Amino acid sequence: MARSTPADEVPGVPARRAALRMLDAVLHRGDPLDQAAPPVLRAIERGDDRALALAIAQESLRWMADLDALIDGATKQVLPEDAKVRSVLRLMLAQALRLNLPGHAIVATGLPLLVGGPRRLAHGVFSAVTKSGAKLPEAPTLPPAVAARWQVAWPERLGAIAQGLAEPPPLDLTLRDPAQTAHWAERLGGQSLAPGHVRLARAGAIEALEGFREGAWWVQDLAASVPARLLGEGKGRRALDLCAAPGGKTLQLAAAGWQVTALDKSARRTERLAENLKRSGLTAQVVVADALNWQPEHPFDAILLDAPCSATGTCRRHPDVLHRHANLAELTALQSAMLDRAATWLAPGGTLVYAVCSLEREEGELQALAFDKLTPAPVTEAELPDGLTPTNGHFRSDPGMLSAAGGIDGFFAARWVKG
Ligand SMILES: C[S@@+](CC[C@H](N)C(=O)[O-])C[C@H]1O[C@@H](n2cnc3c(N)ncnc32)[C@H](O)[C@@H]1O
Repeated sequence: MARSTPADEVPGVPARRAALRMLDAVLHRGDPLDQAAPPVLRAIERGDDRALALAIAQESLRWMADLDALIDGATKQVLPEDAKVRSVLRLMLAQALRLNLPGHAIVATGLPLLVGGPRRLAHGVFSAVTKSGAKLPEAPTLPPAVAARWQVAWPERLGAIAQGLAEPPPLDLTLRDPAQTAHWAERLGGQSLAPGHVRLARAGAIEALEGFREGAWWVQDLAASVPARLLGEGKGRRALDLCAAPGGKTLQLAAAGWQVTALDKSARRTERLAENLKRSGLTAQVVVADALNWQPEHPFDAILLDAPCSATGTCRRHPDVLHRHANLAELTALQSAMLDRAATWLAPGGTLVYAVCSLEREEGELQALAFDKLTPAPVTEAELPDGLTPTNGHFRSDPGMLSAAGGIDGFFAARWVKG
């Protein structure tokens, strides 16, 4: 339902108000931006205004520590962390310093968000920062809690990871038919970094791209396409995609000839999985169930466990993950319980791949180290996209890798076989 806006409202204010609501939902309610955005954006009529609102929220979250430093440098008294004026200033400065929008438009659309509030203060701080010629650093400063964790986990990669976060990522597509890679790379004007992969520099409306309607491809970061690649061709054998929705990996497995059972606990997310299957013309048996109490009717030749995790590896496209507080102890307990159950569902000779889109070693490397129910089957360089190499027999990527080609999400995958 469209939210009514005052008839005399300055054009552009609804997009900024939406950005403010999204920021509030992420920072003060702990919601994922993916969840907060759709209801807020539905109220905005024009597609370009919706895209602008999202970009403002994302850039504010990506550069928040640096925007806050500029705000604090221009105020006599430190504004409370949860003050509305601080959030409005974050949005205004993100528009000036990241989206290069003109100052007068930013002021005209930003100050109405503070009706009855400290508008003069906001105007003064915004003018002081922009007139001083202040710039953002080359790479975003990570929020202190994240920086402290990754300094321990990735002491040598931290600078590259932060640099990899500086820009929103390009758009990666996975093709239904990898034999058509050169064809689709040319048709869409993209670059391919692996068979069945095409990277586009700028997205625009995804639905308008050639091949979307007939399901010739689906959106999937290059890193996220690796775990299913590690299972190879299915040749009609049975695969279980455990934690499958919204289904990027289900589509890959079905396209690679696996007879797929796709299980997920979320009915809402499995609806999207079913839509994605329909669009691509691929098939899978879709099961809505909790992996912790479901029992299969038969063993599987392959299981892909794409476990729920902190999702910190997706921070380039989802900078909100940097500001939410994942309960790592709870998540790692869930992941290892799922791994243990999955191991019992494999047929002899079957393969298990465990994957997480996380930069937390507890969810990746340490989880694999602790798992001893199956025999490790090391990942080889030939199985990975060009420019990536296995680490201790596992696949590990981070946002600082493949930087010349546009980067890659942080991901971890390990593989075992049942002897
Ligand atoms: C990382 S996402 C999966 C992404 C998906 N594999 C893809 O490629 O599109 C993790 C999924 O785990 C599901 N999940 C979380 N807890 C679960 C449980 N106990 N049983 C089954 N699915 C669960 C969530 O609903 C979510 O869809």
